[in-house]
Amino acid sequence: MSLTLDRVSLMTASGRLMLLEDISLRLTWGDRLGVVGISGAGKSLLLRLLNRLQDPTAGRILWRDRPLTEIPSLEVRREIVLVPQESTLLGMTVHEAIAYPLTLRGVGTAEIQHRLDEWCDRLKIPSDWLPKTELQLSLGQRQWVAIARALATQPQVLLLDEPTSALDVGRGEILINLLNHLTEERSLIVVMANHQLDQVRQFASQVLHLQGGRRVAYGPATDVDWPGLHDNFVAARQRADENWNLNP
Ligand SMILES: Nc1ncnc2c1ncn2[C@@H]1O[C@H](COP(=O)(O)OP(=O)(O)OP(=O)(O)O)[C@@H](O)[C@H]1O
Repeated sequence: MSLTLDRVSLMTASGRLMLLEDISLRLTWGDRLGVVGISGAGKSLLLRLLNRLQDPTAGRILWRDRPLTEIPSLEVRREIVLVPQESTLLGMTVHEAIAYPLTLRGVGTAEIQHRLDEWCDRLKIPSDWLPKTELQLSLGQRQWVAIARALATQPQVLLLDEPTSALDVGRGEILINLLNHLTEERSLIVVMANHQLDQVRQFASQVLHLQGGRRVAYGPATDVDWPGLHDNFVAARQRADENWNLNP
């Protein structure tokens, strides 16, 4: 069982700009891929391709040895679940938001309650959040509920786009520990885009470093030169800021 990117590229609709270029990688059960790169590197676009919100303009993505483009999008999204950077509860309460995707999947009432209890417990979601709507939650709390909603669907691949960006350090640690535990406990692949290198270091079994849509490095996390990567980020951010100042 694997998720494979085979020389995947993505161009803008005009065909003028290459957004992702020639990305290859292979993930199997238990893998935890950290996708790193400065802002604009292509991390979110990569997650969108994996969730079939967009299709590559060149190359192939294979899920369980089938081209993703040949699997109906709804089927893909039942197995490969994306938690976007800014999640919404679509006007529902926390309770409804977690239960709704399960109802759509035909999960029975007792099982829905069981999963709600399980994920609220594992993610330490207090019961007084359950009747609240997103207007009564902070950005970080909303992000947290979106993660619970995704996990309750029992995905086979979980795609997280900057899941800890609005969370305090404690919640970030709970999430990383939980993900590490889950990938060992059940058949799960996790792909997480994250700016925060210290968190990626605690989480990832593999690391993909993107810069300007290109793969700078990809391999086991144990091979990563973390201080070197940090310095690379600082330099890349400085170059991006200088460009920004020259071309405001
Ligand atoms: N539909 C589009 N048309 C043209 N350019 C796009 C499109 N979508 C994204 N881009 C550009 O592609 C680049 C990569 O965007 P992406 O959102 O994947 O970056 P990112 O690494 O996730 O950044 P961040 O960390 O800020 O979320 C950016 O320069 C963005 O402006």
